[in-house]
Amino acid sequence: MSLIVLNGLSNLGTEVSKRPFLAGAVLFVFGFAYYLFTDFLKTYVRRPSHFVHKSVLSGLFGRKKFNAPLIERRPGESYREVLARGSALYPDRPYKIKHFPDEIVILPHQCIEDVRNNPESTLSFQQASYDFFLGDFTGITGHEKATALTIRRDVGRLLDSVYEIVQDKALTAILEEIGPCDQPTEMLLYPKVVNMIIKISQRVFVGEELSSNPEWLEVIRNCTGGAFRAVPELWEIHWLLRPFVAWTRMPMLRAVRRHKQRAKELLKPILETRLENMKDPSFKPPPDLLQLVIEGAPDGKGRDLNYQMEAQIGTGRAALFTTAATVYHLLYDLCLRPEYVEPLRQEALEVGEVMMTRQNVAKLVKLDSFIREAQRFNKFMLVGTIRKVTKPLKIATGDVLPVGTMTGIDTHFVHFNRSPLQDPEKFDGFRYLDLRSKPGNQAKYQAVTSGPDHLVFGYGTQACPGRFFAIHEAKVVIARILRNYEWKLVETPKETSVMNGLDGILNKVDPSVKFIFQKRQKQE
Ligand code: HEM
Repeated sequence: MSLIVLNGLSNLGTEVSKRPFLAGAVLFVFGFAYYLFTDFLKTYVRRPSHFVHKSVLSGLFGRKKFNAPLIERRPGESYREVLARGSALYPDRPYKIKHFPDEIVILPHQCIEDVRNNPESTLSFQQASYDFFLGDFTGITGHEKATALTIRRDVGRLLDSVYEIVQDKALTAILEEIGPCDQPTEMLLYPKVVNMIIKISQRVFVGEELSSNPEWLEVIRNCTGGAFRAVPELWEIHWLLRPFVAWTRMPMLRAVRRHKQRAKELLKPILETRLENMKDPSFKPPPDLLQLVIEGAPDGKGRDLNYQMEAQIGTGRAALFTTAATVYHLLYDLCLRPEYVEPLRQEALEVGEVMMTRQNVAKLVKLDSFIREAQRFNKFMLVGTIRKVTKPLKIATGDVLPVGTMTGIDTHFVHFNRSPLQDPEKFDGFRYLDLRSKPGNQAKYQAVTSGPDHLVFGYGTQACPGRFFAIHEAKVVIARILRNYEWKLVETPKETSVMNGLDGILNKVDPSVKFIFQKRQKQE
């Protein structure tokens, strides 16, 4: 057989050498095939090496599944209703819902300590979100373990050195985006809040020069937006066809690759200058994420351009729309509940025109309480604390979850049905202020405090490491807006939350809400 093939090839070789046109055609065909093949391969993002191996066989034949009741989605039913039905039927035992990537096991509340106590190596957030957000194609949370560790360990510390920077940048970003508004000014607020947050956070992540470059901001915005936009579309495609659809029908993913390339070009001189400056023993590195990654990544990887670029894009992705959507819903919530505006404004005015340090921001206790309560009502995902089982795991109900099981907790059920709060269904913006005023409670119930009854930032060892930064940023922005502007909605709101829309179990922001802003007549 091999002899026949060899013979055939050598005959073709002789033919080709006799006819130059044929030779050209063969070269073109092979070259084009090679181009297509390498272009196709670019569709795949490199899977982090420490992730559980994904086999084609398990795709074809399925893997061992956890045995629990399945709550089928009825025609026309939303996942909000599916979960309400499931959690009412099985409040104390696990049940399953059908949702990408396959099935999600909804754990009952008594398993929350399993979520808290199990580390990334047993019950992995990174691997769950990588699968859920199709990291193979979108790159979402496909970061190195080390990057998450660096952020977890150092971003809190970084905050202590960047108060002035956050304040200055917030001031200019708000003015640039919302504008002076001497007259009532109608605007679509969401893109403006995204721009504000991107300007502030990128100033802290990459420093003055790069964060002032509109092209860099565009790159960060598009890498985040493009990747997330692709997710619900790819969910609908059969897994065998998905690589081809991602390759041929997803211009936003192609754009993400282009933007990453551009990000590298823009980052290169900044990183090189920083590394060069660091050779001087008297050089004082500025407080930014770039420096944290240079110093914090193991084996000097933070000095590598590709590693830095991935770390910056990954962090930007985790930080951008989450914080922007939070600030946006807070401004919307204040329109829905105008009785909170004056007390919050008074508090911001009493703190005065001072540097927003940790101590001064800590004085905004009413705002902190309002933010925590508003976040309890505004969800990013109906199913929170998503995790993937990476070692067989016995949970509080006595069940054993097999490797590969995707788990999560029904956030609404936890925040409302199993809540220890009084009248949890009622929005009470200052309820945490009251709770904190009780002896021994001063440090509890803060917006950044996650707990078994408050899953806004997840829970346990894998809870959001950026929450201290996000809440600080949100408070600085909201306090400044309260001091300087009046605002209202153009139309009577139809929704109790501006994040009520759904893509599967993902909540969506409604960017189409129009606001009217006007400069506040200062009386103080
Ligand atoms: C209001 C804004 C934010 C919200 C609501 C939010 C929410 C979350 C949630 C729910 C998780 C999953 C935790 C779990 O399941 O236990 C998470 C993880 C994460 N967040 Fe945030 N986040 C916000 C802002 C930020 C910011 C500003 C940063 C970066 C400075 C950040 C960095 C991260 C990272 C790196 C992870 C992954 C942690 C890991 O892989 O172990 N987040 N976030």
